[in-house]
Amino acid sequence: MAFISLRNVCLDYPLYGAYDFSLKRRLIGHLIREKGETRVIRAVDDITIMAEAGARIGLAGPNGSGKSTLLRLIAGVYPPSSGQLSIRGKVVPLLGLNAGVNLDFVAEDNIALLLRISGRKPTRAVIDEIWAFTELEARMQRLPLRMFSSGMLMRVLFATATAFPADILLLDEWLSVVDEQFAEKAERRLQNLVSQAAIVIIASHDQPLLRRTCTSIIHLDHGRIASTVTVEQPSALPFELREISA
Ligand SMILES: Nc1ncnc2c1ncn2[C@@H]1O[C@H](COP(=O)(O)OP(=O)(O)OP(=O)(O)O)[C@@H](O)[C@H]1O
Repeated sequence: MAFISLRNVCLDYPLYGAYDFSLKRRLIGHLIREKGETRVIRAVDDITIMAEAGARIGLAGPNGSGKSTLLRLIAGVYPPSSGQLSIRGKVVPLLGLNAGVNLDFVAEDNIALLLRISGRKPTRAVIDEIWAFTELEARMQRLPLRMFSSGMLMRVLFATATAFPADILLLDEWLSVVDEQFAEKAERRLQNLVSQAAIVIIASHDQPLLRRTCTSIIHLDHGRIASTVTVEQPSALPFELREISA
């Protein structure tokens, strides 16, 4: 059974390049320890969240409040700086789609690579199914991704990321997917994935979208939970994931 447990989790980003690293400064720095010097940004601050199968959690909050970082923690992109994090279930993160991609590799090698990263076997049949979803010309499979337009690239990455069902689905904003015809198709595929997933977490600035799709909405502020709102009656309508961009 899928579950997510975060107990007092914090994540600090190191602040590279934000200081004066000159030789003089370093030598003096050894002699004079400056008090209160911060070398990190605490992006997630003492977060405790428990979620079981059936949970549909919305993450809301202003720019920089820690929504994306929290999703990346749950996806395992970053380890927590402190606190305990425990996840059970296959996580499919639809965050920045091009993580793990090498633009110099041909399209089908990238698909195989992404499948391996997510623990799937890249069989010919699986790659062909993914390629068919993109509706791109067959010859393009053997071209480096560097030669693809941004819309074409998005098709390949989206088709690959959504090829398998998830126990835990993480969505960071709705992906602005190219032309209308593909956007509709992508939305149907995503709705299918959402309805099959045991736990879904969506970070968004679109409050109506969160109220339509979530059982609870967590409001973040400066990396902390400012409030948690239980949504009374999640809509009986199918998920409508089209989102107004921030
Ligand atoms: N790679 C990074 N290195 C250093 N600091 C970062 C990094 N990524 C994010 N931050 C900082 O962490 C904090 C939280 O950022 P995060 O992207 O998680 O916020 P967000 O709520 O998703 O914002 P938005 O709504 O704008 O997408 C911000 O202060 C941001 O400047």
